[in-house]
Amino acid sequence: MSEAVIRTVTSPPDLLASLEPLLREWLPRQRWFAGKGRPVTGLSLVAATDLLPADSRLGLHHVLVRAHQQAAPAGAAAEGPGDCYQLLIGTREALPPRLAPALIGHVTGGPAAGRTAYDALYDTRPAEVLLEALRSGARIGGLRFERAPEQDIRAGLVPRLTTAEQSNSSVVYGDTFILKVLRRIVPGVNPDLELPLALAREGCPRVPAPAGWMVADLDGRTWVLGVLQPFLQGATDGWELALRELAKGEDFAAEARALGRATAEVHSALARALPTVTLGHAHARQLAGGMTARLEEAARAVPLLRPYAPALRTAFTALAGLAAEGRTWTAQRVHGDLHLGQCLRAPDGQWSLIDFEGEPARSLAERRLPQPAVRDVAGMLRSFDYAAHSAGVRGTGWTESCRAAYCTGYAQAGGRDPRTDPVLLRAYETDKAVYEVLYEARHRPDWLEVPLAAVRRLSVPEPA
Ligand SMILES: Nc1ncnc2c1ncn2[C@@H]1O[C@H](COP(=O)(O)OP(=O)(O)O)[C@@H](O)[C@H]1O
Ligand SMILES: O=P(O)(O)O[C@H]1O[C@H](CO)[C@@H](O[C@H]2O[C@H](CO)[C@@H](O)[C@H](O)[C@H]2O)[C@H](O)[C@H]1O
Repeated sequence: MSEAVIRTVTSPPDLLASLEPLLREWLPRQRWFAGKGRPVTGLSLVAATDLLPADSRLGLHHVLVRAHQQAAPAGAAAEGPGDCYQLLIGTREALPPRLAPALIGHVTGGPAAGRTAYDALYDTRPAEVLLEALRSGARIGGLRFERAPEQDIRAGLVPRLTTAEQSNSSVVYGDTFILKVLRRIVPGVNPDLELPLALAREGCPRVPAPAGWMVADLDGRTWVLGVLQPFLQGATDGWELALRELAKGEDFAAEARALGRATAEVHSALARALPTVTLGHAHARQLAGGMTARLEEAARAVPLLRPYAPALRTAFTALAGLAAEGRTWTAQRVHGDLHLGQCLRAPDGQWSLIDFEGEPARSLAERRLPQPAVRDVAGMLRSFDYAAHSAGVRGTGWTESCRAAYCTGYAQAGGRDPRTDPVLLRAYETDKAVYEVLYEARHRPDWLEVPLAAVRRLSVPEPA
């Protein structure tokens, strides 16, 4: 597509006003809507850019919109007055049946009256517009599309929206690239782009190197909107693979060991690429204090957690206690939300890690803090427990064998064996299980029992 087709036109405000009632109803129903459970009281426009000329048969509007909601419960993500979402809205005379799942609604007023509004990421032409903009390094209004200089992005790759249950939306282009379009966006350096770029500079092959990215420059701040990466064709994610092996009664220890090695390699590369710090007494006390505060917030929100809170708290006081005795820890940049679903195994058996966004509910500043690498290890250990629970094989030794193999692999590839620091590991596993209780209560109440079972186990003090 030529520059003449990508034009910088600000969407007319009356078009957006006419879309508002439709979006208010549609937005909270989306899987990626972060503010579930709190009614949307209004939307305000942050930015809007037309990606196709206003007179074309297909209207294509890039819209950043802020959702105002009833007061957030304690502990919910809050960055500014309301979460900001990225939307790609198409309008057509009528929707073909293949686009039925993308329907936003029928526009009754404004310049698009009589047309149908829909989520344009489901559609071929709009997805092609995004890839072309990335290929050509386009600037469209406040939107900036960048291509990594060494990356060759072929024209004409056929797009398809992925169907995975995601926090964002991803489009695969010809099985060659995958574009993650971030939905809830925040201003500032986003680890989902920052860390893969740093790892690529470091030559770490365990993470797909960004081929391009899109950002918005607004009010003197940069908002990362999307990242294009090579698509790992034929890859299976660790969660799917673990469940498959569990169903066949197969052992997963060899894969767990390989995953441990991959995690250690990524950690070493991150420690080389970005600053590390030593956590002394004050820092460690702060860390334990943060974990305790999250526990208290979660216990306020999920009554089922309350009876276990005092026992769980001891994991954090033990950590603070070690710090008081003069123990120090190295902190570095980490993945931040590592679990089996974030690990992809290519057909040649190599594991890659993806999705460096961190826990979506935490602020960007918090997600970018250096932390003990054990945090990611704890995430993976929790994930083995989730897999065993889902397959109904808890207590059979499967989880324990994966745990041991993963820690061994981690140590074999140069990481410090997590088992040599049981107090820190327990604190992080507890913190993660608490996070999961809150996550499941909000997003998947049917899964709540999985982290609650871990909470019960973690409430029983380990033999000294
Ligand atoms: N480079 C890739 N190659 C192949 N599949 C990928 C790649 N990156 C992501 N995916 C697939 O897309 C899904 C969602 O990606 P992810 O980055 O985890 O998005 P989200 O933050 O929205 O959860 C993954 O679970 C995986 O199946
Ligand atoms: O994949 P996301 O980055 O959106 O992470 C969130 O959702 C995950 C679930 O999809 C959630 O992970 C939890 O469930 C997994 C099984 O579905 C399990 O493997 C993980 O260990 C468990 O934490 C993750 O916590 C959440 O942030």
